[in-house]
Amino acid sequence: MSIRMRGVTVRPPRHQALADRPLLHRIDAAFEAGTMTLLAGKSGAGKSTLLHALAGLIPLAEGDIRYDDIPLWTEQRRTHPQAAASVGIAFQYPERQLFAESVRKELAYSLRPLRPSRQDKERMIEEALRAVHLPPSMLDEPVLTLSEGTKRKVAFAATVIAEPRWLLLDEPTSGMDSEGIQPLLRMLQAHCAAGGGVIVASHDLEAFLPLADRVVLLKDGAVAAELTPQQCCDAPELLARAEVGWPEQVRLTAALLAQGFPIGRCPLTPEDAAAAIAAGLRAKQAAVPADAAPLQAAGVAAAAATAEAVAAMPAAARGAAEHTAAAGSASEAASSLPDIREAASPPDGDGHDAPVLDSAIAYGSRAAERAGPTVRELHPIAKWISYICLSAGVLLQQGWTGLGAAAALCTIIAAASGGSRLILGSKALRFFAVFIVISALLSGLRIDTGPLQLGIEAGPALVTVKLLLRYLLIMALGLLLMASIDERHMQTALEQALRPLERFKFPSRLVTFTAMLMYRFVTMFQQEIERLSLIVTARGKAYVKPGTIRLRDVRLFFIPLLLSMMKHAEDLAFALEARGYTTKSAAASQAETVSFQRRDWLAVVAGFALLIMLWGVGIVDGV
Ligand SMILES: Nc1ncnc2c1ncn2[C@@H]1O[C@H](COP(=O)(O)OP(=O)(O)OP(=O)(O)O)[C@@H](O)[C@H]1O
Repeated sequence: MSIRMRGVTVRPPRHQALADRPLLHRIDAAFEAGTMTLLAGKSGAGKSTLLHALAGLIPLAEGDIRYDDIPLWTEQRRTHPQAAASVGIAFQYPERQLFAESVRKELAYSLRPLRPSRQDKERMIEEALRAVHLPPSMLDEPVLTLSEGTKRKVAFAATVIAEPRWLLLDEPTSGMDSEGIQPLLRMLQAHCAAGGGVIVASHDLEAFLPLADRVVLLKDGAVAAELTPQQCCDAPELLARAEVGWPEQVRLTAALLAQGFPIGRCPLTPEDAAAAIAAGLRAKQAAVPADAAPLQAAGVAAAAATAEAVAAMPAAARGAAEHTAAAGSASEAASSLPDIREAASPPDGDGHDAPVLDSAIAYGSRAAERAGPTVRELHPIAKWISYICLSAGVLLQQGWTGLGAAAALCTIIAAASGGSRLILGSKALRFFAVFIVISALLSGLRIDTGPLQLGIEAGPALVTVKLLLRYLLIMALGLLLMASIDERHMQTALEQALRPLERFKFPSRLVTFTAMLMYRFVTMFQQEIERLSLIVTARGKAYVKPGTIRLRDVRLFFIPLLLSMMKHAEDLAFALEARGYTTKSAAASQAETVSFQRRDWLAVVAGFALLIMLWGVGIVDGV
């Protein structure tokens, strides 16, 4: 079975982004059964997004994906069950795909789509656990408290247990010790040898270059190059162009060449490296005249000993030792080559394993960043005052002209702040729009008895529309306001605004702290629902719209959701305390005093001016 991607473009979910930049842009790629493909690229290049698109977890904006002849997406915009069943995906952060109370329940959930007998189920669970080198005693362990590396193994077992043809793995070696990596690599090789396919997104080029059949380099959501692993190593400038740091293999070769050592081709594996070094030494020895400096002979002997020692090590230890030895020699040589050192350093130092909690806390700030610099930089209180003025202006409208003007104003504000997509994608707004239509129909409904007749009277229906449309506009403005407020900024502003009340014994810090906690908690809850909906689609193989869960899954997810929210709450409390957000100490927020600046006053004045304008329009319209 092969996978074909044609012209695949993926955009961020509407409700998550004010900007419209595609996450994947016109990707054409093919993946053949029996092969392993490595997706490489710097952080944010689109590797995870590509895997999610292949697994049918994100709808495509354009293009198509086919598993053999089966399109992944049906005309009803659902994933094709057969295509979905041939894929198993292990997420970058294993905690995103685990939810159950115990390891046994976790693995059993992945078997649901197969509906095995009780006996088969137990057998498959035990086999999956054995395959990832975890003991059977682990089965009744609670998942939440497992170590990172063990969670990753459980997540991997939960992916392979349903025996999918295609394994899509996101950073599978991250957080794993070398003892865990080797069996994983062997399993992947065995999977390919049995006719399955593997697509790995990873920064761990050292581990995957020797195994991969092909490397796809991604840059800014597009394919930058498709190469063989050997081409990657022989032409590392291609890696540099895609902003991918040099793997140790390349650094070792560069360092040896810089020392004038005849290494030949860049070796992919420790065995290749040992053989190449040994061959180089032999060549060098043959070329050295009998009276050559003893120092050179000593260096050659030491290098030969290292090469032989590496070759003689058992496979698992060899990986780690070669890794360390290579890193050492490469860095020494690289220090004499500034350009190599620069290119070889990781292009992006921000950890790929940023904790989930941090991303939750940063969520509000990211939303705010997307709202454009000018709006974002305004003082939150200035934004609130302008919002209240505009809302009041909208509420004053009685006629169609005024409502039209208010709607035009809202449209201009949404476009200017880059929030049109946010508004169009908002489920709450869509729901309210439907509510308006239904309310209008009901209020206009006329039933004549006599010969029974149903009809709609335009007058009362339009009055209802007029009345409710104003609230729709206010809701839209509120959404823009929330998306444009930086969370930390909001806390500081709120605290400062409430501080004068402290002299009346008003607990301003406690109120601010509670408000911020609630704000974050709501965000986390939304993210938790999104996570569970991904699990249902990825592991339960039942397509659900992203960000929703089915009624029938509520029973299954209720307790895990509760537990995970409690864990999040605990982590959040720690994180807030660590960052100085406490009820007792106000030092952190005081340090960041936000003052009202000229642009804030201008925003307030603009808000009042628009209120007066809308008031005027309202009066004229009402005459
Ligand atoms: N739901 C989303 N809404 C908006 N932007 C998103 C969303 N998901 C991902 N992105 C953005 O898409 C880009 C690609 O992200 P992706 O996680 O696919 O990168 P990656 O190559 O896997 O990075 P890493 O190596 O750090 O895991 C990033 O800029 C990210 O911020």
